[in-house]
Amino acid sequence: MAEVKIESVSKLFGEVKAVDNFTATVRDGEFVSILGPSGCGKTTMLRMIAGFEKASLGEISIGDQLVSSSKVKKFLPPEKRNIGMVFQSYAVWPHMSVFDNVAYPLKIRRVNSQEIQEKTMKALELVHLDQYAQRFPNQLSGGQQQRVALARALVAEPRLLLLDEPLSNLDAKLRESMRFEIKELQKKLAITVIYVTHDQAEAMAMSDRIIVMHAGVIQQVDEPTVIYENPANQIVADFIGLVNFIEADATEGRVSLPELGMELAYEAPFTGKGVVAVRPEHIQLSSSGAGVKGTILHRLYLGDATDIRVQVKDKVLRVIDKGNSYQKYSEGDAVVIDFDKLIVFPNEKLS
Ligand SMILES: Nc1ncnc2c1ncn2[C@@H]1O[C@H](COP(=O)(O)OP(=O)(O)OP(=O)(O)O)[C@@H](O)[C@H]1O
Repeated sequence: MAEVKIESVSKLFGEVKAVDNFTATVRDGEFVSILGPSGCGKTTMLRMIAGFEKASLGEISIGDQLVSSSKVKKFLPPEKRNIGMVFQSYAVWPHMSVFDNVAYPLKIRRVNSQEIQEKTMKALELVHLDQYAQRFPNQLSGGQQQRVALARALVAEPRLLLLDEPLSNLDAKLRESMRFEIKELQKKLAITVIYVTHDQAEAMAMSDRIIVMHAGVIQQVDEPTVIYENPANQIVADFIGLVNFIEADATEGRVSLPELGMELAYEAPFTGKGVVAVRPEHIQLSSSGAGVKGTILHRLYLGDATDIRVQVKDKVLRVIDKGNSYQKYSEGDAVVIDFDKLIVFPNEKLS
């Protein structure tokens, strides 16, 4: 178990700044996800923690040990960092039995054979594969193969577990059940985990905290509920969950939305032009009453909710309604809209 301290870390690949001034601390025993779109630098950051990539600038410490520093020119190779890793591809060796796959990290450390036997079986029990020890990977399902990779990452009792999209090759159902398994395992072992994903549902479900990245730069570090309810900026609001963006003009105590012909009492943290973000589940529809009027364009039945597009002047808003909207409204019906909750951001450039 260990705390991971990352201070002002940057990584340049020629002209490309893959990671730009990344600073974060992952606490001992914490499960932290690095979340962001493809190419935002998540894997590069993880590979620098593991030691497969050297940081151009900055420092990384694991526990009390400085493992990488551009200042004092220190760089500890991966095998000296005592880290377990699981990647996207299962990376289990097809010519080795499940037992030998999991035992491998102990064998290269020249651990004695009795200890290898005990520790390997213990790791296989942890991932519920002890009865499969003598099978070969091609006799296992995708989920079981990924559990072999997990057991192999844990067998040497690492102080830190790094996971890079470990579930992305699995089908949706298996992915969900593996989320629980990984989380349970992490709690049981009280191990520090850094988990890289572009899947927000995965990050939300498993993490104590999420680091949201965009174009190499950290946008927000917070608990999942805070990231969803109070995104730090437009980029985070857009990436996490669904959102309607509406042009806004903030004055003291009021926000006007010219695109909708709407004005709201709202104390924005700035005055001037900005953008209002409203989640689809925070828009209420009613068939009558005072307020801004719209027309139902489309509605899709989702079983537990209805996904609706409402035309308001020239703008189309997305609404997710958990009530009986599908029966209540038809396409072309007039509705009145209201917002339960909104966030106002100052104008910023979205890249
Ligand atoms: N070895 C390399 N040489 C040059 N550029 C690289 C190298 N590795 C990564 N990059 C670039 O650095 C940026 C970040 O890549 P990285 O793989 O870290 O992103 P990511 O967020 O993990 O994306 P994905 O989810 O697609 O894996 C990208 O622009 C990528 O093209």
